[in-house]
Amino acid sequence: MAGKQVQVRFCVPDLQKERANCSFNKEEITNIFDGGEHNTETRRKLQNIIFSDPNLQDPIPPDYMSHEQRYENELRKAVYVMKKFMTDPQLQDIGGGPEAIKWMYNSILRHAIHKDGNPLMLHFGMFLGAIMGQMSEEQQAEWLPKAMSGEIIGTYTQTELGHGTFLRGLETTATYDPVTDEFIIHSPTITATKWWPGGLGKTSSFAVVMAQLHIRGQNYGPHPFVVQLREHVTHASRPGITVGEIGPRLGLNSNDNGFLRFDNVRIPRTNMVMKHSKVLKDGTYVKPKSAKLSYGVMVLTRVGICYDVCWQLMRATTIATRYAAVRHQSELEVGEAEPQIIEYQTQQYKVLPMIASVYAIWFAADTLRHTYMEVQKNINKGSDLDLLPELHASSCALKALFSTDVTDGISVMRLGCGGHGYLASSNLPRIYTSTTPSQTYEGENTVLWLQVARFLIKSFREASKGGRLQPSVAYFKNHQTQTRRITDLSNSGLVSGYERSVLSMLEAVAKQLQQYSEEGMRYEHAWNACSVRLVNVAKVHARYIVCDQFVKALAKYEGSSGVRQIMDQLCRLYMIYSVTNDQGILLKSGALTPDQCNLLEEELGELLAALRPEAVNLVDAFDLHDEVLDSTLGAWDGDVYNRLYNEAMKSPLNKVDVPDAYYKYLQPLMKSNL
Ligand SMILES: CCCCCCCCCCCCCCCCCCCCCC(=O)SCCNC(=O)CCNC(=O)[C@H](O)C(C)(C)COP(=O)(O)OP(=O)(O)OC[C@H]1O[C@@H](n2cnc3c(N)ncnc32)[C@H](O)[C@@H]1OP(=O)(O)O
Ligand SMILES: Cc1cc2nc3c(=O)[nH]c(=O)nc-3n(C[C@H](O)[C@H](O)[C@H](O)COP(=O)(O)OP(=O)(O)OC[C@H]3O[C@@H](n4cnc5c(N)ncnc54)[C@H](O)[C@@H]3O)c2cc1C
Repeated sequence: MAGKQVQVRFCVPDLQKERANCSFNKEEITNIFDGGEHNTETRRKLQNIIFSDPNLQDPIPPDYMSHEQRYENELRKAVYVMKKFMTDPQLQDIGGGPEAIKWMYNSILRHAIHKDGNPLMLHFGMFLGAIMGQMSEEQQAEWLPKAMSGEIIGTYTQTELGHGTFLRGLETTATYDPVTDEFIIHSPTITATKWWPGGLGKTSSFAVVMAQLHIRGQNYGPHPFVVQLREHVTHASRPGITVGEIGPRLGLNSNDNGFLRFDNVRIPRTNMVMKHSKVLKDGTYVKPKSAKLSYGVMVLTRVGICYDVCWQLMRATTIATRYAAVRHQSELEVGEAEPQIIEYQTQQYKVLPMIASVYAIWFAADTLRHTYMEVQKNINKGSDLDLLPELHASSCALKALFSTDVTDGISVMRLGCGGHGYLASSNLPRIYTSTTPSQTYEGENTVLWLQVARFLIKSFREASKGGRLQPSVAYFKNHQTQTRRITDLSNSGLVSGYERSVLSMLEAVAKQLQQYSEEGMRYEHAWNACSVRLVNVAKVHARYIVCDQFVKALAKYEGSSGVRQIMDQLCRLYMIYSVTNDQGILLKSGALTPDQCNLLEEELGELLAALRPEAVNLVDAFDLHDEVLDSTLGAWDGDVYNRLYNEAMKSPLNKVDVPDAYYKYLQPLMKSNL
């Protein structure tokens, strides 16, 4: 036959049936999540290169490796990728070398190469982030080429044994010595020991170190400094530096998270990271436009985490949905063949809202990314920083919401796969353990919710005075004249229900704060006494943002009618799933009535049935390569049972019929009881 060759791929009959009738163009959805057709092409090209390279395969499944072997294996692959990408002529058309590496580590492919963390993750994420976002142009010219080429490897060291959340409480000091034009970096106490940074233990030769800046006895607060930790070539830790790894963790065990102590280590003054604040040779301190600009790397990483957890949810939903179409269990009707488990409404309720969540997260993350870029542009132009509070509050809200939703969602996907979901070979355990720390790192979630609440209360008071409001709280305007009850249950009606609930909750908590103050309680204590309520209102506001963004993204969508229709259904599902989960809140605020909640629950059941036939097509449209899924239950062909069996054969315990441990322990026991 002349013309284009169509590759026929094997898949089990259940999946063939699911894929036979698809009502929408899958490629169009793939392009949405890649950020356009061109990016889809680039990603596929990159994955063809990396997945066909035997050097990027693991010699044995990492679960059977020791702690040291895992670290060595991931470091080997990370360095191989750097070298390969620097020289491979196939990569020149995507910018070649460093650009291609950055591209890959800023995509879902990062999870395919590294199974349990990457010792260079902090180098590519926060170390480069600090250089590009926090250094002056001259400093960037010095440091960026070295970091990009791998001449130096760095990390971001902020957290200490004694303090992670409370940055103002950090104890590491950077004291300026005008005589030598140097800073002296010192860890005065055991609790000042830097603790946790990824890649710090054995990998990094440099670090951005957050330390309290002292000049002539005055403390100017935490600032970033670049410090060399290890010698060039020998990699031995430098004089005055004590550095090592902190030991096994719940997940990400190949990241060599480390500890670090300084004993009066001297660095040149110009190693202070000086885009925003500066120290001049005579010891003059030049203030930044906002004291919080030195927290910028954290804000960038919070935006990145929103995307990162979304990729993890794509992986987990793809695995659980395909498995649900292949797995048959129990009976719907007595005597009939066992149905695919996806026929059970409760199973649909596990997977379909999580597929819808992928879209919801994606659209909200995209808006957040644009806000980030806008603020960054303004900072670089030297214009005003009006949008900084908005960016801070939204990045805290979405990082906290998505890391929680996705961690919980992955857990539901595992439960949805029954016993097999508990197996390492399903990959669900590792997807879970590498996602759950996102609830803690880059700002512990409760702490971030309280930052959001602070912004909400401030904005609420501003609204009461008729003051200016930031975009995400523009709906606070006119709140005093609004009735609480919504009358229409359309998507925009439900968004409005969330708005009214936030306002009602804020009104109540603001009143309680006021009452405590009037009773003579200091504001900080009143705040603490209301903090459970404050966290709750912050969560509802975050859900409002995501619902609102989903509806707005669809209103702007200009693609085909098939994709439009399926996305409308997914959006509706997300809205009703969220509202019915939050119905206690919406009922209490008076936004909804019990009858309206019943109507929504009925519609939820109808939507699950309507979307059920497209479930597999929807996850296929994420276009995740089998290497990205790395799962016996989620592979494209659905050949679940053969894969499970073959993976079990790889257990080292199966190398021999009777293991040595039997002769050492069991045989003597069994013999003595014969
Ligand atoms: C476009 C790009 C996107 C790309 C997209 C492409 C996709 C790319 C995907 C690539 C993969 C992704 C990577 C995944 C892997 C990640 C690995 C990560 C490893 C983990 C690393 C770490 O884990 S690293 C350590 C993190 N450690 C924290 O996270 C400490 C939390 N702790 C605090 O962050 C502060 O301690 C805390 C609480 C604020 C109080 O700070 P504080 O006490 O100084 O401040 P106060 O509370 O007194 O607040 C005073 C006023 O400052 C305001 N404000 C406070 N912060 C502000 C701020 N940042 N910006 C503006 N304003 C701010 C506030 O709103 C108040 O404003 P106002 O007065 O007007 O109300
Ligand atoms: C896998 C992983 C990787 C990490 N990588 C890095 C890294 O590369 N670089 C780095 O610098 N750090 C890193 N960290 C550290 C991380 O950023 C901190 O653990 C995090 O910011 C939380 O701080 P903490 O551990 O001090 O927790 P704490 O602040 O001690 O939190 C403990 C409890 O106290 C509560 N709490 C604390 N303050 C308040 C408050 N004001 N109001 C109400 N409740 C409060 C919290 O909600 C929480 O329940 C990493 C951590 C992990 C787990």
